[in-house]
Amino acid sequence: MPSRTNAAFFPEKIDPICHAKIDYTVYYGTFAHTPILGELDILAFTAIGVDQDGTIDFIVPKITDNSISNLISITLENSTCKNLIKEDIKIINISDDENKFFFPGFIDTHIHAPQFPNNGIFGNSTLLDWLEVYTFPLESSFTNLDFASQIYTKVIQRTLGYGTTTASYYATIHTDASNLLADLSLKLGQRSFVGKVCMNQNSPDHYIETIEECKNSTIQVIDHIKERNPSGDLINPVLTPRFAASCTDDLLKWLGELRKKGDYHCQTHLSENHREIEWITKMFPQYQSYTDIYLQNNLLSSKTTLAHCIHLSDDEMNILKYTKSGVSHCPTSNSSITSGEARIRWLLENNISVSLGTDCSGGFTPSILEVAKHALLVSRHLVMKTKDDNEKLTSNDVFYLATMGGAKVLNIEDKVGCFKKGLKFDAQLINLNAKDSNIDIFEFQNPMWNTLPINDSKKKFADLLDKWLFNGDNRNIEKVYVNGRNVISKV
Ligand SMILES: Nc1nc2[nH]cnc2c(=O)[nH]1
Ligand SMILES: [Zn+2]
Repeated sequence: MPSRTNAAFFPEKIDPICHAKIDYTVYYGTFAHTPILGELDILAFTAIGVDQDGTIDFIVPKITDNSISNLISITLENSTCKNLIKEDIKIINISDDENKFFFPGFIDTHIHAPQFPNNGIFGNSTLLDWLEVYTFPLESSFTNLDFASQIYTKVIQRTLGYGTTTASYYATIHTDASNLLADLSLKLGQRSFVGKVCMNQNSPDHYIETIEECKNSTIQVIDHIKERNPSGDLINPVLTPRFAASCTDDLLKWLGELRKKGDYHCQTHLSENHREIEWITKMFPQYQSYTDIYLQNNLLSSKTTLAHCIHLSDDEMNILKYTKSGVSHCPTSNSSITSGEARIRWLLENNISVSLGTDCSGGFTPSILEVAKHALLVSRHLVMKTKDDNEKLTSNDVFYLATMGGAKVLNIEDKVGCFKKGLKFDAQLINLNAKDSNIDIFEFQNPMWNTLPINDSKKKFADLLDKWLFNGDNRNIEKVYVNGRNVISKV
């Protein structure tokens, strides 16, 4: 198939779904979120007003009169929009169904978009042979833009359908295909960080760049993304040295200088696999540790995401702490390609920001809900070894990692992660009783919002959230919103 240039995909300026104005919308019903690690906050009988830019304009809880006229007068009283009139207000009331609620959109802080066709295909491999056998051959085919368009469209639609409203993507080394991933994300309305992968050593001959090629393609992709979305309200570039092994010292140094100059986001892999660590520390003997390679090259900051971080020493953990670098915990991948069990409680107790990553296709699932479940289970495997119960992650911990934790790691907690005035409305409408739902809820388990004391209902509802975590899936997602815009609608 002939490969086309990116311009051929969007000959005229694309009209991204995110840019048209939306209705001023008031959502009324139950909202659940975890703004603080380990703490579930349930907002019942609550109205959230979302303005025409998708920003949460007000939150009013405890409204028992849910008539349209009452919700409209509450909106007019609480809205900060000057010229709002009642005719412009759209009301979405989900309170009639006690199994429906809004939850913040999931944030996947580490996903390889081009590896998507390989989800589930990893055999008995471990990291270094997995890269050679499965990964590099697939990624190298992204010179073909028709192929790239097909895969990238699917990745975005699929992850949005699983409630991922923000994704931090690794693309490939190819400029055009990386630009295309950014364009498609903008077009389909997913908030994203798009990283053109940098690799100028230890890579196959047909899938490698020279340092000059890498510098040029990195700048071209940054420029493209900035040109497409100058405000950065939906897509942003992210510097992406694949991992230390793929980059020469010169390239890492150049990337670090660029990062500082442009205050860019950065993402890479760190301390994933014992053989990888041994190989890299031998390759870079002038550094104290794997983490020190990134530190000395100015790649670590509060806008840096480090995937895996499984086998860190105390000194390395302290480097993350003092540089405020964030961690993407990828338990599905770490189990599948047998990399190990990251010590998440230890990182959290040292004030390191932690989030979740699917790491497709090291991980086999595009669902952050499933990764959250795996994070909880892997923490219990750790306890079976260490006998330290404190390592256990609770469901509220993993809900936090899946939402607010992701926002913190990506440095966008002023935009998304929970329901708060001034943040963007990035949310999922969950229906625990959706058609074909895998969750069985019996009458006595309903929260009975209208009959029980509120705290009893909240307790029952918290149990239902656990059922969602362990038995739910994308069939329970009815709608997904990014920047207040409805990007997925199943009903
Ligand atoms: N999990 C994972 N680890 C890596 N280390 C270097 N490249 C990769 C990759 O594609 N996936
Ligand atoms: Zn990865």
